[in-house]
Amino acid sequence: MSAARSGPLAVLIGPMAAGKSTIGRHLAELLGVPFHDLDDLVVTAAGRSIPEIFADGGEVAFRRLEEQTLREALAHGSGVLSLGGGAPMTTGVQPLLRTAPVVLLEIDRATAARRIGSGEGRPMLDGEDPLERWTRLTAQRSSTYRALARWQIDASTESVPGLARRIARLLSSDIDTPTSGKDRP
Ligand SMILES: Nc1ncnc2c1ncn2[C@@H]1O[C@H](COP(=O)(O)OP(=O)(O)OP(=O)(O)O)[C@@H](O)[C@H]1O
Ligand SMILES: O=C(O)C1=C[C@@H](O)[C@@H](O)[C@H](O)C1
Ligand SMILES: [Mg+2]
Repeated sequence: MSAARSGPLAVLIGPMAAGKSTIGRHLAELLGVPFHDLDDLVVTAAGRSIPEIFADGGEVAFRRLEEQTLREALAHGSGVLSLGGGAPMTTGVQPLLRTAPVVLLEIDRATAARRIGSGEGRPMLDGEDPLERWTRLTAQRSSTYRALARWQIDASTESVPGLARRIARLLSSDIDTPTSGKDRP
């Protein structure tokens, strides 16, 4: 693989429960590179769980910490980095992602329904109808996700190993031919 690009080889984004963490870990294993999950990095930095961070300082405190942690991970990290669902929506984050190898994982509502359950552990889904909240948030975020993504993948039906292999192929074609891939908006 080329050593020309610094920072992560792949940055996975997408709605909650799309498989960013699971597929990201698998992809990193496949490529033999480190894996980092932004939510885990934030929890380690804060010394508190995500629900605790939200309970103490609200979404504003979480987003501030998330942006700061992401800046460090993009500047000093390597391998595969999976983001939380809301990270790309922070204004200060978007310019950082424009030059990164961003892979968007998308799922449909039926797949989300099977995966999110009661929404426990996901403060953005707190309330009476977590699936309705997931649907609304995903609709609000989709155009930003797509504008930032170099590749867009339907992650609803294929297996985790199959998706990891597909992403690995996309990355290697991009590394071999750096000018290929989706044009940026
Ligand atoms: N392709 C897949 N096939 C079957 N199950 C999957 C697939 N991808 C993910 N899952 C399952 O869906 C659930 C959510 O996956 P995961 O936690 O990786 O999503 P995420 O995008 O990281 O979510 P979050 O935004 O909450 O961090 C997990 O239980 C995972 O095992
Ligand atoms: O979609 C979101 O806004 C979030 C997704 C999770 O991964 C966590 O980053 C947090 O619960 C917020
Ligand atoms: Mg995750």
